[in-house]
Order: sequence, then C-alpha cells, then structure tokens
Amino acid sequence: MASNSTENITKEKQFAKGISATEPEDKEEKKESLTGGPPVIQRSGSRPQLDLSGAAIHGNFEDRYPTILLPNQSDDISHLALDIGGSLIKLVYFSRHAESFTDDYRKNSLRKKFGGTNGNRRNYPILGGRLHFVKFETSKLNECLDFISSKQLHRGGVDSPIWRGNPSTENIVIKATGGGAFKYADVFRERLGVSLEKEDEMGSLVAGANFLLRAIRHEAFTHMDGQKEFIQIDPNDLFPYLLVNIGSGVSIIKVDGFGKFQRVSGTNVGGGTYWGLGRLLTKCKSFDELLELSQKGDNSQLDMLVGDIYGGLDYSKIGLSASTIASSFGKTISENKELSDYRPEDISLSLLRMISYNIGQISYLNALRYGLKKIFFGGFFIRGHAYTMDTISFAVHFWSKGEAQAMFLRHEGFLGAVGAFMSYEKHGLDDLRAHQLVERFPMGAPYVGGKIHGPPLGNLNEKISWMEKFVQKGTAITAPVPMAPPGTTGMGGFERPSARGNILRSDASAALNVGVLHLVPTLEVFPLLRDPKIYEPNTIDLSHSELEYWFTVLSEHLPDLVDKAVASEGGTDDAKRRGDAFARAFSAHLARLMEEPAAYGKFGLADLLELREECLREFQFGDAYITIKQRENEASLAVLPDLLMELDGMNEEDRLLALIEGVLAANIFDWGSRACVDLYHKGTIIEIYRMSRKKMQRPWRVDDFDTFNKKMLTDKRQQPYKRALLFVDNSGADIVLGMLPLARELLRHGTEVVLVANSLPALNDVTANEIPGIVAEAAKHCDTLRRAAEAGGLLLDAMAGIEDESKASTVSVPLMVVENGCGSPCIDFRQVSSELAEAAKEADLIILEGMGRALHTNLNVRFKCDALKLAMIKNQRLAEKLFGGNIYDCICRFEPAD
Ligand SMILES: Nc1ncnc2c1ncn2[C@@H]1O[C@H](COP(=O)(O)OP(=O)(O)O)[C@@H](O)[C@H]1O
Ligand SMILES: CC(C)(COP(=O)(O)O)[C@@H](O)C(=O)NCCC(=O)O
Ligand SMILES: [Mn+2]
Repeated sequence: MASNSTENITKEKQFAKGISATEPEDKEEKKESLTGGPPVIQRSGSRPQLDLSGAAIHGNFEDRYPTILLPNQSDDISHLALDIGGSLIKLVYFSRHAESFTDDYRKNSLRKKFGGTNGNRRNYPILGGRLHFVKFETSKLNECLDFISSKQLHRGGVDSPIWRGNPSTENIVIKATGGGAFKYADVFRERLGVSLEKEDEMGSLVAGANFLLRAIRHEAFTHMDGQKEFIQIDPNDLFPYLLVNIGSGVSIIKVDGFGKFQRVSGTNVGGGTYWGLGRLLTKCKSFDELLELSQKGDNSQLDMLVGDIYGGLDYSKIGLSASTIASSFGKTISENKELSDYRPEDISLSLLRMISYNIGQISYLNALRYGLKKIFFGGFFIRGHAYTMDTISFAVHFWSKGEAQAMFLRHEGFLGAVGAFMSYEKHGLDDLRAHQLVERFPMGAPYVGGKIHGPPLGNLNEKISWMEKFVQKGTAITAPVPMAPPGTTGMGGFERPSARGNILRSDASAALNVGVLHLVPTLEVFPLLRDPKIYEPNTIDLSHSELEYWFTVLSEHLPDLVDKAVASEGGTDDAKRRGDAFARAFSAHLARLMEEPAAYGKFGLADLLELREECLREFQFGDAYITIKQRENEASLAVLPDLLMELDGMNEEDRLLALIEGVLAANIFDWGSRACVDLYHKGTIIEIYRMSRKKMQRPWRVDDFDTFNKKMLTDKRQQPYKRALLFVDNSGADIVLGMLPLARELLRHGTEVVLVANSLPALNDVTANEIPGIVAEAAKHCDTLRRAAEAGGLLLDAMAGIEDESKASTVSVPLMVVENGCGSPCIDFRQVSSELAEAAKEADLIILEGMGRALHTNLNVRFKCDALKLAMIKNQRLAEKLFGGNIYDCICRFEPAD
C-alpha cells in the first residue's frame, strides 16, 4: 500500500469533506485542486454543471473558505423564491457547491468505456444542490429580510461563486407569490435592492403540489385515528384531484393537469380564523401556544353534543352518537357563564375542532360536486398536528361514507413557495424525478424543550456551540415532533385528544416534518431491478416491534463510534468537540424517531444507518474508520500471496467453494456489529480470519452453492458470464481476502468484473476511490489482476517496469471500479450513480455482499439477471428473525434470472 495509501487517505478525507456539509455555509476548502494539489474527487452525484473554465481562487489562499471566481459563468439563475402570505412568509432556497472539475484516472477510463452520458435529456443543465425550506411570521418581515441578507440568498448565497464577481444587486429579480409579493414589493427593493416578480398564487400552489406529489417519495399520507400512513402516488395517475390549501383563508382548487386548474371554492373560515379568534378568546401569545393548549382541552365544556339534547342518548336513527357535536360552542348559550369561566384549553379545542371539521366537510362537498376521490390538504394551519388531520379526515370519511380520501402533504405550507421556485425555468427542476432527490435531516435549527432558540443554525461552529450549551445545561434535546394522536369515537363524534402530557414541538424552520432536499441530477434507478415500481429496499419493516431494538443497538454503539471518529481526526480538542456534538445530534434524532417513527417520512433500517453516517458528515467526520481500514488492508495484503498460492493449488470446483467460503468468512470484519467488535479484542485480524474460515461448515444457513457452481462450471468452453457486478462491502480481509480473489476467478473465466463500492465512507466499508490503491498492491502478486486492472484503466502505468513476457500477451478482460452513489452500509437501488447504471447495462451477474446490502436491504429483491447474495449474519436477532438461525450463520443465496 505504502505510497498509494497515504495519497488515498488524503484524497479520501478531502473527498468526504467536500460533501460533508449539510448547510451551504459548511463547505470545505477547494483550493488544493485549483492550485494543482492532489485531485479532489467529488461524489459524482452532486457534480454541478457550471462553467468552471478560468476558475480561480479569489481572495486569500489561507482562507478557510476561499471564494472562487467563475468568470465564465454567465448563468443568472436566482436561488430563492418566496410566498408571502397573510400569516407566514415561506422561503424556498437553493444552495449548491462550487466544486472543482479535476478528475481522476479511474473516472476518465470509465468514461471511455461506458461513454459519458448521465441520463439528462435537457438542453440546459440542471444543477446539483440542496433545496431548503424556511418560514417566518409575516409580522416579522424584518427577521426574514435579515435572514435573506445574512445568507445573501438574493444573490445566490454567501458562498455563491457568481455574486462576488458582481456585487451589484441591480437587475436581481426574485420570484414571489402570495399577497405580500404586492404589498411588500417596495420594502424588498429598499432593503435588498431586488425586485419581486409576481407569480400567481393559485398557479404556484398547484405547481408546487404537482411537483411535490410527483417527485418526492412519500410526500402524501393519510391520517386516521392517530395513524399516519404514507401513500405511494403513481406520477402517471395523479389527476384529477382536489387541492385544499388551508392558510389564513382556504382555497379549494380542482386540479386536472399541469397548469390546468380552477379555484372552485373556498372559505373565509380558515387558519387565520382559528388563530385570530383563539387569540382573542384565550390571550395566547403564539399560534403554537394555542395549539398546545388544545391538547389539554375538553370540547364538551363548550360544544353542545347530541347527548346534551337527547338526554345522554344517541340519535341512532340518523346515525349520530351522543358524543357527536350538534352545535359548536352551543353549550355556552344555556349556561350563565362569562368567558373567564371557561378554560382556555377547552376553548382552543372547540375552536380547532369546529374549523377543521368545517373545512373537511366543505372540501368533501366540493369533491362530490366534481366527482373527485382524492383530496390533498396543504397550508400551515395543519402544521403536522394530529388532531387537526384526524378531524379533517374524519369529516371527509364520514360524509363520503368512505368513498373519498383526505391526504396530507409533508411540505404542507410550502406549496406556493415551491411553485414559485419552479417557475424559474432555467432550473429545469420540474423535470426532476424521485430518484434524483435525496432528503436529509440536518440539525438545522436550535430547539430545546419544544421551543425554537434563534434562527436556523448557519455553520458548523454555531451548531457545535449550540449543542454544547445545552449539554452543559443538561437539557434534553429532541428534534420537534407532531403531537400525540387524539382519541376519536365513531359516528361523527370526537372525544378530546388523549392528553399524554406531550408538549407541542416547535416547528422551527424546516424541521417539522420536512428535511433539506438534495438534488442529485445524476442519480438513476438501477436498470437491472426486475420490478422497480414495487421496489422496497428494506427487508424488515421498522415501524413495528423492531424499532425499539434497532434504536437500542445504535444507541449502545454510539460511544465506540465517537471514539473512533475522534481518533480518526487525531484526537484533537476540536475533534472531541465535534464528536460530542455528533453524539448529541444523533441521539436527538433517535429520540425524535422514538416518539414519532414517521417524523421523517417512511423510515427503514437502511435510512437509520444512513442517518448516522450523514450525522457524522454533518459534523465533518470524513472517515471515522480510516485508521482501522488502513491497518486491516495492510495486514490482509500481507497474507494475500499465500492465499492465492493455496487457491491455485486446488482443482476448479474446490477452488470456487473455497472462494465463496472465503468471502463469507471475511465478512466477519464488520465494525458496525457489536458482537464482532467484542470479538476483535480476542485476536489479531489474521487470527480471527483463520478462526472464521475454520468454522465454516456446510450446509450454510442458506446454501445455494451447488446451483451457482453448476452455472459456473458446466460448460467449460463457454464463458459463464459476460460481466459481473460485485457489490463489495468492508475494507481489509473482506475486500482483500474475500472479494478480490473471487473477482480474479471470474476474470479467469473470461468475465469482465466491475467492483461496485461506496461513493462515501460508511463504517469500515471500502470506498470506490480506495480500491485502485488496494488493487495495485494486490496486482504486485498476481498477473491476472494486474492485466485486468490495467485493461480496466485502474492502474496508471502497470506495465512500466514489468519485464516478463505477459507484457506482450493478449489483452485481458477488464477489472473496473465504479462508485455506487451511496454513503451508507446499505444500498437503495432506486438511487444509484450514473456510472453504476451504465456499467449495469451489460451485466449478467450481480453479487451482493454483506449484511447491509444483501440482508438488511435487497434480500427479497429480484433482478433481471442472475444474482448471488453472500453474507455472514453478525447479529443474533436478525439471524433468528430472517432465517431461524444463529449469529455467524452464513447466507449464500443464488437466484437465477429465470
Ligand atoms: N407559527 C405560526 N404563526 C402563525 N400562524 C401559524 C403558525 N404556524 C401555523 N400557523 C397557521 O397557519 C396559518 C397560515 O398558513 P399559511 O399556509 O402560511 O397561509 P398564508 O399564506 O395565508 O400565510 C395561520 O393562519 C395559522 O393558522
Ligand atoms: C451496519 C451493518 C449492516 C454492516 O454490516 P456489513 O454490511 O458490513 O456486513 C451491520 O454491522 C449491522 O447491522 N450492525 C448492527 C447490528 C449489531 O450491532 O449487531
Ligand atoms: Mn459493511
């Protein structure tokens, strides 16, 4: 490894840092690549398509965040859109990386092999970056202007490569919708020097809803009796639908297609009514306070129920139970009481119930009027509040006798702002598909005790300081969650919400139930999925009993992970601070999910494992296991020649078995498994590897080796496979002693081999840009690997200095490496890199290795070609649950294409 490995680490760290930030401000230095230092390899997924010719550092090279000037970038795309409503201002803004365009040898040679397509069909480029969602109260317009100004959003963001070249705000036009686009146009001109270009409000709501419903997976959900269920919308079967936007007032819009809609109705009894009347009647100081009060309320103190009129009886003849509300607030007329005699809690609940139910009912009548079955509700009145959604759903369900369905949107109040954003034609965002959008949940704003503390957190240091402040105070940090579900009764009646004493969490900026949307235009659906429409990566449904177990596993693993992460960055005070903040942040996410499993949309184990990696990246840990990975690579490479010699002494059939056994045995090196980490205290890497091999006993828990063997060896004259994609897992023994020798065997059979590895580090997984270094070392001991690696463009000058006759011999089938587009121990085949999608086109064998990729995800997924799934199960519970087996059992599942 020697010389190569050092360079790899440097590269790797830079690589990870380059994309580690989840806020635009957190971006890392780019200077080395621009000043001729080692290339910074970027995740291809977020490669922007700016004109970088003539790019140069603008400012001081010593700056931590040097500005980059792009003289030839003429694009004047704005990055901000606004919806200025009667109650709230909604902002959608875009941030992007000004990444370097340096490239590496591996990518260049791949491009030659597979061509340079990335699947974009547009005649103008769309940019990779992030969409953020933020809101302010309209009465606090100044705060909003300060926020825009501090982040320079009107000029494309503080880090924008464009605006620093042209500091004037003249001619900057920002798309805006809502009445405030008219009312406050002058204020924006005076304060920011920008003009607002007005977009029609209804058109924006519809454009936003159409985009979100088609592009975001699990955007829509139902909410009945406290149960949230995500709905998979078929993008080709969306229209017609009824859109009900509950803002200050309510708009009811019939939507028939893109740009085809009609505002068919509305009501002036809306969100403003609840908040306005509630404020007068209860003296609450904020909307959230009013909503929170309702949780402890009992509406029967003010509402006249059927039972009040019928002497406690149901009016069953027309289907009304005694608890049905006959007249909202009706009870107050027969009592000789003053306003002050009523509890604010009860008033708030009666009001909330009255308004929600009324809107649900009017919506249903309009759906009936136009024969529509789907009703989507948006607007910030809903505020992810369980009781509100249940009441609306109940009204729709009750009056339609179950024929119509109320659905809610996760980006509820941002429809108009998203629509206005979409109207910047040059973004081309309306063309984005679900697989090009990745949602992340960074620690975006400081919350504690359910209250927002200050504006969304800007940079890493602010985030860490905030975490520290509350760590010192010993205050529990939990990200915000919607409230507990209410209790409902049948037949049109509602009981008061089950008051579990939960506080209403703050919905500070974006973090109520939406995250930051990463736009990754180069991601694609894996073309070899047999049925992409029904693809579900997660094997186990986390929403039930499994949830608690996995949360415990991950919480218990946290101290060890923090140790490794801090050590990976030299154990400095800065690393310790970040490590601590990482642990707090990840625990806060876990706590939030424990309280509300659907808080981040549909969430499986793969998402949970990825969230952990994202959190590390958020606190700028580029590669927590780098030292371990290196040490294990070196130890394994040292014994590789002996292993290869041993294998070469065997006959073909024994060798194939030994190779598969070797892959399974070496998969024991998994620093994400508690049991394995405990094991590592008991011996050296090589000792553990030997022990693991010795314990291999067939039949394995799932053992399809014989079928695979038959397919490989039956016809000796024929090449069994043309191209195999090997999805590799861990560093060290796993790749060096397991997957590489298997790759070598396939190459000997004339099969082209593509090693598919992570784009970003995750646990001790090997990454795509680490592999060429490893292969180069291995190739020193093996001609097959050397020639194949050279043919695949992995070795820069493999032939140089090699004197044997093989130099002149025939060209080998190639060994290639592609990145998978992921930074997780699992893989979601709906979102893979374009280079993997391209490589897959000619593949007829897939080998998925490891627990993350072959068991937690994809175990039950079928492919269009033959698939071999290989893993050692390093978790007792999983072994029992999936296979009725035990920890360290092995899985060798072969699934022929037909
Ligand atoms: N923090 C908040 N402050 C004020 N109103 C809020 C808040 N959160 C939710 N709401 C509710 O959302 C409504 C505004 O919804 P929104 O969709 O933003 O409409 P608009 O565009 O009319 O401002 C308010 O009338 C109120 O009922
Ligand atoms: C994160 C992992 C999926 C990685 O496994 P791999 O894909 O490397 O085989 C696995 O280590 C895991 O599920 N760990 C948590 C369970 C445990 O500690 O037992
Ligand atoms: Mn792994």
